[in-house]
Amino acid sequence: MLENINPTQTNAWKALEKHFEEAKNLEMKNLFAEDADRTNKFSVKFEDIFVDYSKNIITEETKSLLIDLAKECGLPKAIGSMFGAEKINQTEGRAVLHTALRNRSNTPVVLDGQDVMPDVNAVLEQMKNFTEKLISGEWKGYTGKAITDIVNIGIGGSDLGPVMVTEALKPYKTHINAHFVSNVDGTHIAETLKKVDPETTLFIIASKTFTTQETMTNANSAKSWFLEAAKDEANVAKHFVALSTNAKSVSEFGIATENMFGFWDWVGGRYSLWSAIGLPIACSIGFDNFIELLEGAHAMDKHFQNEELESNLPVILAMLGVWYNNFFGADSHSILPYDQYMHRFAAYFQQGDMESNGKYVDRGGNPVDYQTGPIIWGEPGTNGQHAFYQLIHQGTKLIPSDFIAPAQSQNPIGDHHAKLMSNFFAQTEALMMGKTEEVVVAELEKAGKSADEIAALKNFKIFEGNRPTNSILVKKVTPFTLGALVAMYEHKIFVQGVIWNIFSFDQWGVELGKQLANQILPELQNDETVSSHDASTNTLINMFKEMR
Ligand SMILES: O=P(O)(O)OC[C@H]1O[C@@H](O)[C@H](O)[C@@H](O)[C@@H]1O
Repeated sequence: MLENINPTQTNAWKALEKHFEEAKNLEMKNLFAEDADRTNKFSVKFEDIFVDYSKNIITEETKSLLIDLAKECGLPKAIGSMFGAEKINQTEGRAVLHTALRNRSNTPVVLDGQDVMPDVNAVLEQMKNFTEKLISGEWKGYTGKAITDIVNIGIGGSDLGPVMVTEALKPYKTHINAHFVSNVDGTHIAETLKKVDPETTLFIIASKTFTTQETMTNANSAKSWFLEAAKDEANVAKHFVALSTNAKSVSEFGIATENMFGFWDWVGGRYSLWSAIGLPIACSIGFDNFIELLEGAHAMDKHFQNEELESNLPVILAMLGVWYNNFFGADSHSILPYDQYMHRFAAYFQQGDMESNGKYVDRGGNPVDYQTGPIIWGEPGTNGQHAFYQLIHQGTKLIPSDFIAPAQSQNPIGDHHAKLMSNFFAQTEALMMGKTEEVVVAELEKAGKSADEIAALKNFKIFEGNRPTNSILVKKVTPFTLGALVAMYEHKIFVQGVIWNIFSFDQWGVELGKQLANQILPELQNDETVSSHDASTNTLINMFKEMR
């Protein structure tokens, strides 16, 4: 079990507070000037991933105190507890075993006296058979035609992972086209159905609980649309499969048990792309590539489990995050992939991180008196540069950022990649080095500006610099590397949850809105004036009724 340790009461935290009083004035460029070996000291190479974290406001002392904090907060034991199948998702009484889904060494993972690996392997085998039949065209639709399109209907963890990965690995795409419907807004399903043909489309209904309002609504609409063409209910079996832990509701929906791909309550929704929820990924990039994705994640799992904390990637990234979040007061963290295919990566980790660590109650059940999970955001470079980087460079907020880029492009056209990468390198350099008054004035003089003009302009053109970044350079975004990257961020989130003394694997905070929506829905189904809510909500509902 995870211990209940208030991080702010540890010796390491107190030492960090003291250390921060000096460290907050450190200038990274001076640290580089003083130590030629800095990048060597503050970087890790793992497989085809190179993480340079030297552009952070840290010294060796900072790092060592952060590692002390991790130890004092019981991190090594917590890692053992997660991999050891202890029920560390305490508020739901569940183990946290997404690592078993990609346990390619197939060593037993024993939960409640039973090895879960035979079940994991059986579902993988089922996924393999299905994927191969679908891709080869052996699986036929109700008119005897092969399937060309899949539509995944799911939301949150049953959508974001598969979307992110199928986009990131598009260069590995088979001929199967993958579509994703998540939003209950009828537009999402309507626009998707315009693109597909009922004879050649397979719907994947993805829902861990099989009760989620959005997914069930979209699934029923898809079924009605399909039956308008296919008529006979018996045809549903050829065009609908389910990914779920809830066999009963799946069969009530009309999907045959043999077309259900199961997983277990020890797989959290936002950690489920490695499970049956990954079926659309396997259909989209082929089963062998899906296995490569699992292999990459497994390699990172082993690194996380076995590597010393000092050179352990998820631990380092997590502790740097704690440093900025809790000592510098940074309230957000941006993820900036310089890879167009990774355009949903930040969105994916918005759920991964914010649903895991957006909590104010500690493991003892009491409100925390320190900051927990940051706001996660980001867009691909270079688009972000022309949009929000202004604030990262010259805003009043400190925004630690992860820059991610592949050395090899999947589309080496002309000098596109060199240009992209020149921006990747330039941005982190600019964020650290800034631009001094001296340089600004010299540039303005060179441009022929008068002394008055220079005085009026110069402050706007100065960059303070000293803005921290991590650079994550990968050889190429392959299934293996992407798997490792995703697992790296997953474990980073876990480490931070351990430090912040919160439960990272539940999500009670999403329930209240769902409950209220369920109360409001019937009120929208008649024309009566509503008065049961607060004045604002009543007015809005009544206005809606008038306007519709
Ligand atoms: O897969 P399900 O059961 O339909 O749930 C989808 C999502 O539902 C949301 O309510 C949860 O916050 C997410 O964690 C979850 O991924």
